[in-house]
Amino acid sequence: AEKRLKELRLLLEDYGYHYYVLDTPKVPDSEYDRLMNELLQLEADYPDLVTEDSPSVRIGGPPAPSFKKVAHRVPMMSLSNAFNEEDLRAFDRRVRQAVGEHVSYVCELKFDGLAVSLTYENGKLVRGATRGDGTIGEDITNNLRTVPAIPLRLKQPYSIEVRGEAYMPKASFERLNEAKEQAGEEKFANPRNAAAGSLRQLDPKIAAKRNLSLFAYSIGEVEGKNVQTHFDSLMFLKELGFKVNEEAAKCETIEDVIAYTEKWSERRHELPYEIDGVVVKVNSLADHEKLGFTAKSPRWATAFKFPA
Ligand SMILES: COc1nc2nc(N)nc(N)c2nc1C
Repeated sequence: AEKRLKELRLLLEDYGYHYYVLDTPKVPDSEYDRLMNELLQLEADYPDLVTEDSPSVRIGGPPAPSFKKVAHRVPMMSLSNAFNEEDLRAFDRRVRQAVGEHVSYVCELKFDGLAVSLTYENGKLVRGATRGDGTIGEDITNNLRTVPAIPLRLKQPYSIEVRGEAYMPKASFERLNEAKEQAGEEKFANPRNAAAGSLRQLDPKIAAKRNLSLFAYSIGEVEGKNVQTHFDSLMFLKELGFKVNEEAAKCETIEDVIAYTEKWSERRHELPYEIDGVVVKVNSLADHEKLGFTAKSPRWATAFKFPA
C-alpha cells in the first residue's frame, strides 16, 4: 500500500502540474479522477500513511473554526497608480533620476484577484495567507492547498516566500454565477469578489470546488538563491513549479512600456482571466535597493490602471 500511495502521489502531482500550471493535460480528466479516487480510498484504508503534501488535500479538508492572524515577515506593499501616458513618463523620469539613464523595465499583466503570500520550508508549502493590511494577513493555508496551480511541493527544496494573485478564470466565474442563479442565491459581482469570497470562507471543500488558479509574481524572500533581475526571479519561480504569466515582458524603454499598456488595453477581453491594468517594474534588483519605498509603495514599480 505504501509503495502504491507514493506512486499515486507522484503521478497525481505530475498530472496536476501539467494540467493546472502548464495548461497542457498529460492524461484525460477521467484518468486523473480515477487515480485521485484510488488515492482517497487507500488513504481512508491507511490513515497513518497520509502525508500533508498528498494531492488529496486538493479535495479540501474539514472547515476551520476561524482564521488565525499571521504577520508577514516582509511587508506586502501596495502599488502606486498611473492613469495615463504622462503618469508613466513621470514615473520613468523619477526612476532615471535615481538610478541613471540605463534603466530597463518588466511589464506584467495586473491580475484582478486576491494577493496572497505562500511560504515554503525546504520546498514544502507550510503557510498561505491573505495580504490583509500588508503587515498582518489571515491564515488561509487549507483553502490555498485546494488551488491546483499552487504547488504543495516545489521542484527544488528551497525555503522561500512567494507572492501571487489567486484568481477565478472568467469561464469559472460565469459557471459559478449560473449555479448561484439556479439556486436562487446572491451572485458574485465580478471574478475578484468571487475569488476573495471563495478563499476567505472557512470551508476548504467550498474553495476546492471554485476552480481557482494563481499566478506567482514575486519573491518575498528566499534562502540560498541570488537573482539579479525581476525577470530572472519570474523564471526561477517557473523552474520551481509555479504558474507564471506568459505575457510578462522585458521593456527596455518607457516607449516599450507605453506600447505594452496600449496592446493589452485593447486585447484584455481576449484573456481567459480579468486584468485591471499593467504592472511596470524596474528590472534590476540593485535598482530596487537604490529606489526603496514610500510609506506605502515601492518606488521601483507602478500599476498602470486601464480606464474603467
Ligand atoms: C510588487 O507588487 C505587486 N506586483 C504585482 N505584479 C503583478 N503582476 N500583479 C499584481 N497584482 C501585483 N501586485 C503587487 C502588489
